[in-house]
Amino acid sequence: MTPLDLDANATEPLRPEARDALLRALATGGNPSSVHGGGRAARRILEEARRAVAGRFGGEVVFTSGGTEANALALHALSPGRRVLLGATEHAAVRAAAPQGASALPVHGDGTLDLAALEAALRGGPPALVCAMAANNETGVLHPLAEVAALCRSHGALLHVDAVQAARLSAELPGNTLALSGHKLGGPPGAGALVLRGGLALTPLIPGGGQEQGRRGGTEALPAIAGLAAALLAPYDAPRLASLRDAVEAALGEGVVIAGKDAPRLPNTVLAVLPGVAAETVVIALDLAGVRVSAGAACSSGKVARSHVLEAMGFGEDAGSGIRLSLPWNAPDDAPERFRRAWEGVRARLSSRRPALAT
Ligand SMILES: Cc1ncc(COP(=O)(O)O)c(C=O)c1O
Repeated sequence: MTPLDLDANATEPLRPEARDALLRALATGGNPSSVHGGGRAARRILEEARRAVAGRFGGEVVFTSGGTEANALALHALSPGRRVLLGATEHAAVRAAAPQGASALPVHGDGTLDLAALEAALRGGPPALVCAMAANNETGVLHPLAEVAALCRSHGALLHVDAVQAARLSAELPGNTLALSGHKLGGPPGAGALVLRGGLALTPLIPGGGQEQGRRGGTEALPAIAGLAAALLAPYDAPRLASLRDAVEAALGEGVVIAGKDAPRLPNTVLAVLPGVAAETVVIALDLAGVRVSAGAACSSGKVARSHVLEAMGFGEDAGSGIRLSLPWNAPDDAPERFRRAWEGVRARLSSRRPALAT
């Protein structure tokens, strides 16, 4: 039996619409910068993809190699001369790109940004750049972005939104800039985008041959970009995923804490904290039982990593005990039942070591 994929937040399976668009762009070939007919055909595909992304979010679109580069470009271009304030649960792509001296803003126990702390930080001082992710990749928790944006506006701050995990939600996403990633939408890896609103000037992170109106050097990865746009436009059945997600949560049973359960969340994501259990043990045991999930935090060299997201949410000792279950766009109807069967076996083995997990 094929393994059950519950790791969509790592990468979504390729959508057929994206595969078709990718193959069409590959077949067309050509470099969008060439002036001959082949180049013009490639440019048409590129500009069509740009219009698709701009049509969804407004503003101008700079294509990048992925979400990490889109976030790095935003920080590179917008942070000079500004204080950088970032949520404590931001992705490593944002944290690592932030300049030294950037301040981390606390989140509440449910993972949402502490607006009072944001307002206090914004008051006084030089103009700020605030980085707030739309949806957290570990918990799926959605920040109150409308309120964050209003506070930024009233204090003259710029807002950068890492929308990598939330770009398919219908809710309007505020922000002067938005970072997107193709493979998190069901497009191929290799393309992302930075959306710029309000005519912001942008110094390139990667200088080069003037591509992307001088904002990002390097020949555009046309097949991946065409796939990104097609994946963004493909239908996403959030209510169906939310009901599968609820059933997966119910299958987890007693003794498991769902991080951010009462906050608004992505429809497909559960971060299950198993107090006293190392997440990697569970990830490996579930893999052997045919279910693919992730530890909330990545591990390195076999060491149990602690999740900075769970730490910021106050999980303390249990910050290394989160497993993330994230349903892909094409999750089968029997995903909760298949998960339940695998989980029962894993849980039985764990509970011999940790009785609180016994049902
Ligand atoms: C919230 C968030 N931001 C940024 C990234 C980086 O995106 P990419 O893999 O396209 O570089 C990820 C990937 O895990 C993510 O989840």
